[in-house]
Amino acid sequence: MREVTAFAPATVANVSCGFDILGFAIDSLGDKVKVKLTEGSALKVVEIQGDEGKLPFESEKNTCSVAIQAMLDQMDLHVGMEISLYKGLPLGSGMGSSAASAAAALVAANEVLGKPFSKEDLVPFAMEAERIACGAAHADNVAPSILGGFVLIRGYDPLDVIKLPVPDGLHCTLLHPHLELKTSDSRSVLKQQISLKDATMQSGNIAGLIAGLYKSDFPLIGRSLKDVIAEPSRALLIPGFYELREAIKNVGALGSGISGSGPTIFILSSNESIATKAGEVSRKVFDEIGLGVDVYVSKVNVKGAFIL
Ligand SMILES: Nc1ncnc2c1ncn2[C@@H]1O[C@H](COP(=O)(O)OP(=O)(O)OP(=O)(O)O)[C@@H](O)[C@H]1O
Ligand SMILES: N[C@@H](CCO)C(=O)O
Repeated sequence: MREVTAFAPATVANVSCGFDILGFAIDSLGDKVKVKLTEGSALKVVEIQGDEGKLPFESEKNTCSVAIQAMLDQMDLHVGMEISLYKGLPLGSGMGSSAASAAAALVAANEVLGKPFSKEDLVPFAMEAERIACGAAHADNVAPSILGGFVLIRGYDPLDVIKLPVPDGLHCTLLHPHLELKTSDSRSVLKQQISLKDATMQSGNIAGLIAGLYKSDFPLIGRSLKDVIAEPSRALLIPGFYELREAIKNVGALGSGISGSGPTIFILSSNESIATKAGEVSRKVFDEIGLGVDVYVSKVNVKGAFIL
């Protein structure tokens, strides 16, 4: 029976002002999933590596099998598959860990079935996995993990996903503090209503960020990285968040924000040298507060998930 392995990258969701509607993919970090067609009609998660034994093997709980089942349901197809997951992302990190598993699983399963779907068509199936893992079927991790680059979710009903341009030179620094923050918990602290003033400000910044991407206008991108919806509540859960924001101003970074639901912080810069310096000054902030941190510097991954 055919066997295929796929890789899907880490992602930064929200991108500050784009709560639930913007995300981009990161180079090199991600999950791998192997899918093997078998006899029968059951989906079985047979192997999980890199999760310290924390993730479920139950097919109704693992985002790999939940996503593939959503695809098979759409096809009204009953086939057996063995699924092996190789986690390359920390759990509850803000780097789209659950999304990367679902994205890699779908790309591999789509391949073994003869590619009945386009990559864009796989996004809704991955959203069903996010519903299970995060309590919400948001697309701002799974869409960029599958498609690559910067992605706007213009609408959810019906789903309307738009790929955005990536300015040459744009780099991302990720700071993953050594603490876990589950997406479901991080969503639970969000206010459910915002003022007209905040809605106006958020709309302007989303439009400004997207315009900055199209114009390759780095100062415009930088001044648009402001979030009045999620950051005010979630930054309180991330030690060093505001100290880091001040520290990176001295190295010329464009701006910072919470990656997804956190605790990872992302910093955007116009070149690799600044992104690296931003990582260095950020590490000092965490050293001063006594919190371990992993630092990653990456270009934006424009390829998305792919077959290995
Ligand atoms: N393959 C998987 N199957 C089931 N649950 C998973 C899988 N991978 C991660 N999770 C769980 O999903 C939940 C949401 O986590 P996730 O790790 O995606 O948050 P995250 O990395 O902070 O991402 P983000 O905040 O960007 O969505 C966590 O409890 C995590 O352990
Ligand atoms: N938009 C989601 C992203 C989670 O990665 C949230 O902020 O909860």
